[in-house]
Amino acid sequence: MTGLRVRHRKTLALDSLDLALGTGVHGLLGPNGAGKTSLIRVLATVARPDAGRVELLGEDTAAHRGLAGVRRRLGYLPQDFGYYPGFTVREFVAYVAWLKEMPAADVPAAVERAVARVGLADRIDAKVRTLSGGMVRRVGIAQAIVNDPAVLLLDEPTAGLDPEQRVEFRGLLRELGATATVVVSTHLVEDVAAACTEVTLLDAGRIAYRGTPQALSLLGETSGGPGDHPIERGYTAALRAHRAPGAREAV
Ligand SMILES: Nc1ncnc2c1ncn2[C@@H]1O[C@H](COP(=O)(O)OP(=O)(O)OP(=O)(O)O)[C@@H](O)[C@H]1O
Repeated sequence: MTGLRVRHRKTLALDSLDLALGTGVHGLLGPNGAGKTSLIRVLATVARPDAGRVELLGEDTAAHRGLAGVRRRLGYLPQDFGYYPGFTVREFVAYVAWLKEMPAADVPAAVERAVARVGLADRIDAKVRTLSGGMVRRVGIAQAIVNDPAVLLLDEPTAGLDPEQRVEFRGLLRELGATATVVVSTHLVEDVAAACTEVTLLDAGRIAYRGTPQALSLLGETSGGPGDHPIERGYTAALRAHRAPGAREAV
């Protein structure tokens, strides 16, 4: 994407963003209001930018031709994902597969595989309303991956997951990132350190830092910013450097 700008009334949520994302797991970090959700919504083609150009899977998202094909190859877990509480897990994930126009014959096996990958095989015929918050989040991840997406967008996927599930989920992310472009927004630095190949740190709609989790940890070690984890120290150090008077965008 180039020159991407998103405005919500008077707030500039994304300010002339240039970013290229390839295969791998991209961690999107940043303080509340930095623009992470705004960016993910544009990539998911549910929001249109006010300016700039976004190319997804070789298609310009401003051109309607080709957009349906792009959406079939996307997976998206919104921050607040809407679901039908009366559906079973199987019915809900199958419904999303149908929305993505997957071939009907492929749906049953794809649903079972996606549900198993998020560790809910034993609850596949339970109604979504009977599940815990963390389990519902996992249903959200299952619906996002049911079509084996080429671009997977996950807005705070680990919120509400217990530690064991988070560890499992990071393994799944690494697996998915081997062949797909995965974008994960999170406030949990452990997820970034363990699962991401690259980190993009946003601050007030601009890129404050881009690099590997290892490089961000190293920055934390050398700059001595506050934090309990090397990458947390890197996060605060990068934000401070970006906010320092006269600092230029370090991309
Ligand atoms: N619908 C809206 N109406 C008005 N302002 C909005 C709207 N959505 C987002 N904003 C503003 O745009 C900016 C970016 O918000 P966004 O939700 O993208 O940030 P975020 O990095 O995802 O934050 P968080 O970590 O809290 O989820 C914020 O200043 C927010 O207040």
